[in-house]
Parts: sequence; structure tokens; C-alpha cells
Amino acid sequence: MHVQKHFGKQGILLVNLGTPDEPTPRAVNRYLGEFLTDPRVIDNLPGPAQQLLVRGIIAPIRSGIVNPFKPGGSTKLYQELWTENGSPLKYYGEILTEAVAKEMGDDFIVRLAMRYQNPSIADALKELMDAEVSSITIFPLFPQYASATTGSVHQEVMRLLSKEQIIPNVNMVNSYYEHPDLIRVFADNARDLGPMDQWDHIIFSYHGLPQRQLKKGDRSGCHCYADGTNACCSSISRVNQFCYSAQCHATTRAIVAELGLSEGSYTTSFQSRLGFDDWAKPYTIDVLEDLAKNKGAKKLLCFSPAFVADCLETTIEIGLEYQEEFEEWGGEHIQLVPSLNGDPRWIAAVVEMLREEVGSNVVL
Ligand SMILES: C=CC1=C(C)c2cc3[nH]c(cc4nc(cc5[nH]c(cc1n2)c(C)c5CCC(=O)O)C(CCC(=O)O)=C4C)c(C)c3C=C
Ligand SMILES: [Fe+2]
Ligand SMILES: [Fe+2]
Repeated sequence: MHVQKHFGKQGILLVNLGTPDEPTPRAVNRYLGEFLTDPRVIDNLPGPAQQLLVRGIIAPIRSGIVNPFKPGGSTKLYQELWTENGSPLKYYGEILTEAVAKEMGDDFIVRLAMRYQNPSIADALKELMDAEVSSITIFPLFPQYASATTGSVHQEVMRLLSKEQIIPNVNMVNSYYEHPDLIRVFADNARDLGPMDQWDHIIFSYHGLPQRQLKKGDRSGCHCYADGTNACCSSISRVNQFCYSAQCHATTRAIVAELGLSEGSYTTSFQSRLGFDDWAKPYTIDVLEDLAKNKGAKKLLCFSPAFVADCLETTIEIGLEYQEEFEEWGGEHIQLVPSLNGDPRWIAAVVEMLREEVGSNVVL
């Protein structure tokens, strides 16, 4: 028996990180300006200094508006990523949202939002509130929790809802890093590529995070990298249950178990480092170099289990940039495990997780 009776529809908000509105230097600058001034993303600069640095230097240089080092900057990469349907992150988010809405039925209203840029969380929440929903379930499209992603989404939702007279029932999904349905889709996508023994090595490459942020996310005091390793991530417990690195390692272990991979045939690593601080290690690029130069690896399989759709970090960073480097070091091919995108098995997994989250609510 649920505590409260529900009348009318229930709201569901699927939220991803964000993407520029278009692949132009101005739009990329606007996106990076909003993203990188979030104190949960760059967390070691006081407000005004961060605003000045990001809006005056980092975003203009990275977007390519001003770029003495790399002509085109990230805008050039976004242009390579762009499809006839626009940004894949947004496009597949829309496909997912539409399919989930259909599966959940008329008792639910399902919307997509991006933490930065569009469609905005503010607009999506307004639609749900205007529909007089009895509950809102926030489902971040990040399997693993990080303060910079899920934490920021939840903070923004709380900020916006705190202005409302009526605050409905709110469910905030924290993470689903080893949900069996999610793990099965990743594993099935790899199995679809043929036998696992064709790969010289298997990489699980996650988006990186500054070590400083990992330390803040571990309640043990004996945190990630305290001893120069991240051995603390080999199991999940009360103290490190919200540690991003621990959750990433747990996702790897679950996919490894599902596929029956042997010890030594795979590595968990982290990519997309920005700036000069130490981030979660090992870095994917270092692992690739070691495999090619020292282990003679030619054919690699690469999972990207921190991302649920094609994006800059998978299609471009791994698919093009790392591939090029790997070849220069003597390797041949890095085969990406296709992202979950609009795969019906992924849609079914999200529906199952949502039903588990809101399933006990009795709608009248
Ligand atoms: C300090 C910087 C960053 C932190 C911390 C960070 C964490 C983080 N990000 C994702 C997921 C994505 N990030 C994406 C792009 C992206 N990320 C950063 C920086 C940080 N991310 C930048 C500057 C960019 C923009 C691209 C670039 O200029 O290189 C994306 C892709 C968006 C797209 O449109 O394709 C995703 C997805 C996670 C999961 C995470 C923490 C765990
Ligand atoms: Fe990122
Ligand atoms: Fe750890």
C-alpha cells in the first residue's frame, strides 16, 4: 500500500547532460559557458573567478571563437558529430522519450530535458506542473552517479520546484549502474558483434572525473587514490556507494560477469580529461598506448558504459581520435560497442526501471 493516493497523471522527466543547439562557435560557446560555470562541474574555483575564467577564456577558446592552438576547437568536432537529425544525444533522447511514453501509457506524461541548453529542465517541469501531475520522477540518463551530472540535475530540479506553491511527490533516481536489464543490453550489444575471443583486449572506458571530486564522493575517508590506487573501488559498500569510480567499476564487473570474461582480458579506464589536475586513472589513452606498444594488441573492443547515446566522447574521441593514435602506435582497430541509442532493449530497460520506481503508486 502506497502512502498517498494519486489522482490524474504522473510525470516522468528523462534528463541528459546537454549539447549545443547547433554546431556553430556561438552555440558551442553558449553551451560550454553554461556547463562549465556550474560549480558542481568545475568545483574548485570561487563563483566570480569561475565566471570570468570560463566565459572569458575557457569557453571561447574551446568553442573555437578564439583559438590560437586548435583551429575550429570543439565546434569542428561537433560538426563531425552532427547528423541530419542534429545532435545524436538529443535525437536519441527524443526517440527514447517518445517510446517510453508509449509504453508507460496514458497514466503518465513523459518529457525529455537537458541540464544545459535545450530542451530545458525549466520548460519540461512547467509542462508537467501545468498538467497537474501527482508525482514527478526524475530519471537522469547517467547510469553512474556523479555530483557533476546527476547531482547537478537534482539540484536544478530542487531549485525550480522550491519556487512552487504545490510541490508534488518527487522521486529522484540516483543511479542504476548494475541494473540487470541495463547490463544485459550492453552485453547483448557486444555479443551482436561476434565471439568475444576475437578481441585482443576489452576496454571499459568511462567519462573521467577530477580525483578531487572522487574524494568528495566517498564517505570512507580512505578514498579513491589515497594510496595511489583506486583499489577501494573493488567493492561497493555503505561508504562508497555514491563514489562515481566505484560505481563505474561495479558496472564493469557486472558486464564482465554477464559475458563470462576472464581476468586480464579487460581494463577499466577513464577518458575526456580537461585541464591539468589529476583525474580518475588509468587514462584510456595511456591504456591504449600500452596495449599497442607493449602488448602487441591489434583489435580492441571498447565499451562506453557512462553514456547511453552517441556523443562527442564516443563517436569522435574514441571512434576517431583514439583510433588514429592507436594506429600510429601499431594497433589496427578499436571497435566501439554501439551505444544504447534507440535500441528497443534499452527502451524496455528504462520502462522496467521506471515501473520499479513508480510502480507502487496507485493512480485513481
Ligand atoms: C570539468 C569538466 C567536466 C566534468 C567534471 C565532466 C563530467 C562528466 N561529463 C559527462 C558526460 C558528457 N560530457 C560531455 C561533454 C563534455 N564534458 C566536458 C567537461 C566535463 N565533463 C566538456 C568540456 C564537454 C564538451 C565537449 C568538449 O568540448 O570536449 C558529453 C557530450 C555532449 C555531446 O553533445 O556530445 C557527455 C555525454 C559525464 C557522464 C561526467 C561525469 C561523470
Ligand atoms: Fe563531460
Ligand atoms: Fe574508490
